[in-house]
Amino acid sequence: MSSSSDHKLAHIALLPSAGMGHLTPFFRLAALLADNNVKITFITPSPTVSLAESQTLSRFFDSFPEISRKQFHLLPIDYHPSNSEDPFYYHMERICQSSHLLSPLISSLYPPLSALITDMSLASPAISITQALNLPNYVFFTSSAKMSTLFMSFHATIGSKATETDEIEAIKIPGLEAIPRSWIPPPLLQDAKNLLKTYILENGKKMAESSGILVNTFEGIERESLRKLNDGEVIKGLPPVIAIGPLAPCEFEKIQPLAWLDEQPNGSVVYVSFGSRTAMSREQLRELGEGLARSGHRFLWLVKNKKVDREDEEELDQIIGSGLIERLKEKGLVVKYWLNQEDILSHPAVGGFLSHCGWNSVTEAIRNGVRILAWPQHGDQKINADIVEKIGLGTWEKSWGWGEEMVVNGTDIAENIKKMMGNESLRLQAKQIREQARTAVGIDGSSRKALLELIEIWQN
Ligand SMILES: O=c1ccn([C@@H]2O[C@H](COP(=O)(O)OP(=O)(O)O[C@H]3O[C@H](CO)[C@@H](O)[C@H](O)[C@H]3O)[C@@H](O)[C@H]2O)c(=O)[nH]1
Repeated sequence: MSSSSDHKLAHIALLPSAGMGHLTPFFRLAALLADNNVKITFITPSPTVSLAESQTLSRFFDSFPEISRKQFHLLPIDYHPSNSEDPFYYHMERICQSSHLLSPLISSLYPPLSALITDMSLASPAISITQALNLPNYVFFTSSAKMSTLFMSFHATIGSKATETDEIEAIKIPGLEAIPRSWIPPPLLQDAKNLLKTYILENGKKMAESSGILVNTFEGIERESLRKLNDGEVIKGLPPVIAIGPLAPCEFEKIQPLAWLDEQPNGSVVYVSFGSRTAMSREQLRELGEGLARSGHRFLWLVKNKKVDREDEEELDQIIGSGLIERLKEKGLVVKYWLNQEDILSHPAVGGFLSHCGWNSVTEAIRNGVRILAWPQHGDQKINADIVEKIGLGTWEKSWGWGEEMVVNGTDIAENIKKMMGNESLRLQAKQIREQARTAVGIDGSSRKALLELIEIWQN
């Protein structure tokens, strides 16, 4: 039932896509908007790929009864992925193929929407639908602003050169320094179309027709990229690119405190995690275990053996080997289940983060002032690692390549962990960047002001 006061509020629907890396920032944005008196409808494509998504969705709606849930039932898909294709990209494709169902769904919402906010991976179908409905459409880009420049320029740069990609050494994006070939996800350099390539080509191009692009970043770390995007130096005629981050985690994300961390000295623990959907080979996991054991540091290691959590069934000693597991127990804790990363990064015992540089992990490390040893695995992660290195938040050993490209040996990993944990200037810089992040989202901060201005536009 609606009350007359509903009509004074902006009513925004949010449409996330697949995977925790995309869903989590949508939760956080929804919570922030609801906290600022915006009426929210959260559209949930179902089913989800991972258990983590469905479990977190339940907890999210339990915690925010004022946020309406609208289920978006996905159709079976007319596409057969190759074995190498990522189940999360495949699911995004399924959402796209069901997108004609969105039009009646959106039209049925009451009060009528002020705007729709869509994940970048759904920009192309969603913007076509909202254009037909004459409804403003904002894209929420869940990675860095720098990555958005590659995403949106791709169709006009290497994406347009079907057969010559072998000759490309670097992508020159107007206004930005060249992006080396080795930083570009390999599927984007293949001649044949694949899901990642198609998704960037189509969505990146269409984003220019949106009403605005929201990015979970802030001026302090990406001032130049944001300025150039907004000055038309990257692409002419883009809608406003608005930095609204770093978004804060919600209370409901907390799971349980980890007693083990309480027993460790301040700043002594290296936290090791590669996000929600990166599986390492068994061989690489064992080398990583060796590296942690040899580093001499305490550590908390979240192991993932399969991309999709539902399939991750093997026991730790089968994966890592019981001998190594015993050695690792001397200094660290190894777990193979979902822990809330924010609980870990905010714990005073944590002094460094060995991370794949998924953008949520980077922004969470920033919010908590934790330095990073970057080990990008796929996708946007080398672009993000470059930001981490440039702002002085962390180090990046570029010779390690992409995940699965090679097996990095334990001795190398140990050396790099020691370097990162011994680097005092990174530690201090991480604390400074944390303060800049707090300022950006605090009263009169750039991200906060930008969000409030947007809400005012929606209300009018
Ligand atoms: O045990 C875990 C594992 C993950 N997380 C959380 O899950 C999210 C993971 O996101 P992210 O760090 O961005 O990594 P991915 O899951 O790999 O995210 C995907 O989506 C990101 C945003 O678009 C991209 O930057 C990444 O490259 C892409 O792989 C973060 O909020 C973490 O805090 C936990 O809380 N506990």
